[in-house]
Amino acid sequence: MQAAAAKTDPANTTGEPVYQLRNVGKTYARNAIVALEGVNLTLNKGSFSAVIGSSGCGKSTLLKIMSGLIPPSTGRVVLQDRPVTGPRRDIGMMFQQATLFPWRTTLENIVLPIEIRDGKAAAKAAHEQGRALLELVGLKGFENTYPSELSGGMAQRASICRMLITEPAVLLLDEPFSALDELTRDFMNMELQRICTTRNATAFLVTHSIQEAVILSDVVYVMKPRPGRVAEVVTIDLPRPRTLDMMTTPKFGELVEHIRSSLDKEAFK
Ligand SMILES: Nc1ncnc2c1ncn2[C@@H]1O[C@H](COP(=O)(O)OP(=O)(O)OP(=O)(O)O)[C@@H](O)[C@H]1O
Repeated sequence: MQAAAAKTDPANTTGEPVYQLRNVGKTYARNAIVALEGVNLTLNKGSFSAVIGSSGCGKSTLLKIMSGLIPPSTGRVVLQDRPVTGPRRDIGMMFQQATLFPWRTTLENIVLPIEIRDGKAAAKAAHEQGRALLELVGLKGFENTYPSELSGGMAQRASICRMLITEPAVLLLDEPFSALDELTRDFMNMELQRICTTRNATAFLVTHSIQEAVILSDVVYVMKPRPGRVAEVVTIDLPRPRTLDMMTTPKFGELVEHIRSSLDKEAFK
């Protein structure tokens, strides 16, 4: 079996380290819950990683710490050689819902992070870049469309553009396609892979789907609760580019089963 299980933090591709978490822990003072304990991980340039685990194992807490929204209680988070101490321009985030402003066109939504950061003139100057991104995600011709006229998948494509417009060093993805139907979700995952490959993006995905984690990732972090921790690191050595028909191969099945049984062990404890 190719799933390499390790308690330690592996190098997940040959790229150089971009993002490092060392011994990160989080205890919520209000209820003394140890949401995270001793998390170590390294994201290398151009790698795709996913974290999977049961409800309450600390995935959201981990993502909030990585994005600088909340501080860790212990440990260090370093992105591009600088400690993460708050929200940062070089961190891109994407959520389950597209959260586009209904009164702004698609293009105006995409350049919004630039407008907030650098003002209206800078946002206008970024229109060309926004158009190029829309083309990258297959939304050419939808620049002046309003969000209400976009399908769920199209709206998420637009939010990918909004995330990419500031050229972040790392993409933090919080179940970005879980609100979409299964067919669209599969398709969007392949699109996400294409976009990440084109831009050599470093991505970190939170998901509840083992299949999604395996088909997209170089490394899957399996988390377990009480206290929330990384219990296993599974290297996914399926060839790239990944295709949806790989999901029917024995190797894919083995990797999914391996992760499922690792999660089940905890569930039935
Ligand atoms: N703001 C908070 N204050 C106190 N406890 C919290 C807070 N946020 C999360 N927790 C607790 O920390 C633990 C981890 O929660 P977290 O939301 O990170 O888990 P999760 O893996 O993202 O769950 P889910 O998959 O259900 O979203 C849980 O026990 C939760 O009750």
